[in-house]
Amino acid sequence: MNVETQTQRLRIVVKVGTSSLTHDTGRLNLHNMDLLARTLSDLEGMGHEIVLVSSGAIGVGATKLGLKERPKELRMKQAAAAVGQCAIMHLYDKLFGEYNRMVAQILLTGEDVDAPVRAEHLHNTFESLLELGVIPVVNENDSVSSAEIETGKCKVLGDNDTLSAIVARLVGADLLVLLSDIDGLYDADPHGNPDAKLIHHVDAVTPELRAMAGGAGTWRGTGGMQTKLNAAEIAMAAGVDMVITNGARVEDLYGIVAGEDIGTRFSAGKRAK
Ligand SMILES: Nc1ncnc2c1ncn2[C@@H]1O[C@H](COP(=O)(O)OP(=O)(O)O)[C@@H](O)[C@H]1O
Ligand SMILES: N[C@@H](CCC(=O)OP(=O)(O)O)C(=O)O
Repeated sequence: MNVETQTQRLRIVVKVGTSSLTHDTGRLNLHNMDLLARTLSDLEGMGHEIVLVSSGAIGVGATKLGLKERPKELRMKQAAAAVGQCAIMHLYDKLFGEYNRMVAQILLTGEDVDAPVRAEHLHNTFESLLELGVIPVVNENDSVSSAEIETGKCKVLGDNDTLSAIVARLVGADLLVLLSDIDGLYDADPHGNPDAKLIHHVDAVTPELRAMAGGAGTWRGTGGMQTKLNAAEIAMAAGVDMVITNGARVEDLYGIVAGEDIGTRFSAGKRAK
């Protein structure tokens, strides 16, 4: 039996944050995006099924519009997201196309995953796309759903760490990988604590672990480690392993998929899927 036939084929959700998709200037990090498209296309070629959850709409839109900073006003955020989402998908379509892969855009609101009928349609759409060999690219429908955040009318997503875990649960993924601007979860935020140590394995999200997790590291990030722990809880409860790793080393995805000790792995253990 050759290596190819021995390899377990996994359904993998990969989430990439704004800080991995852009430079500090706010402009798209073309090198990283190309590497991401190439690596995910290759993993798909190895027989894995891939769903990409991509942030970046607001940040990229704000830069494209020439705004001096990330907008604070809701309507400007929503306008920026509408511009940025379009730019990001255009580039993904182009980059994945170079590697002979097709992408599809799925934009979600809280209502879409909460309402059973909508969730079922969504599930069927994901299944069909994966069956067709298409790589779905998911983001929150920021131009619509930020309104929910203000009115509080329905369950809010608000950050893509949580969204990616909900998507992983919805598609019955085997693995969720969060590509961040840092190597994983440390016992304190390394930006203020140079002696902080990387935690390699987590079996349960405890209050002690929560106390170690701080907020976002840069103006481009949302949520920091707090939202990643929320995601871990959702993923683990659904029987999905989750890994946090550095988006600057996209090729580490090969090792993570092979079960190597990279980043921080949250093991779902025996919890049934
Ligand atoms: N305990 C911790 N371990 C690692 N990073 C932490 C911790 N607490 C807070 N952080 C911050 O979380 C940031 C990563 O999250 P975030 O800013 O949302 O970026 P991204 O969207 O790229 O994941 C890190 O840059 C770091 O400053
Ligand atoms: N949906 C938003 C991103 C929300 C978010 O969680 O951002 P990030 O911390 O960069 O993953 C956007 O596309 O700008």
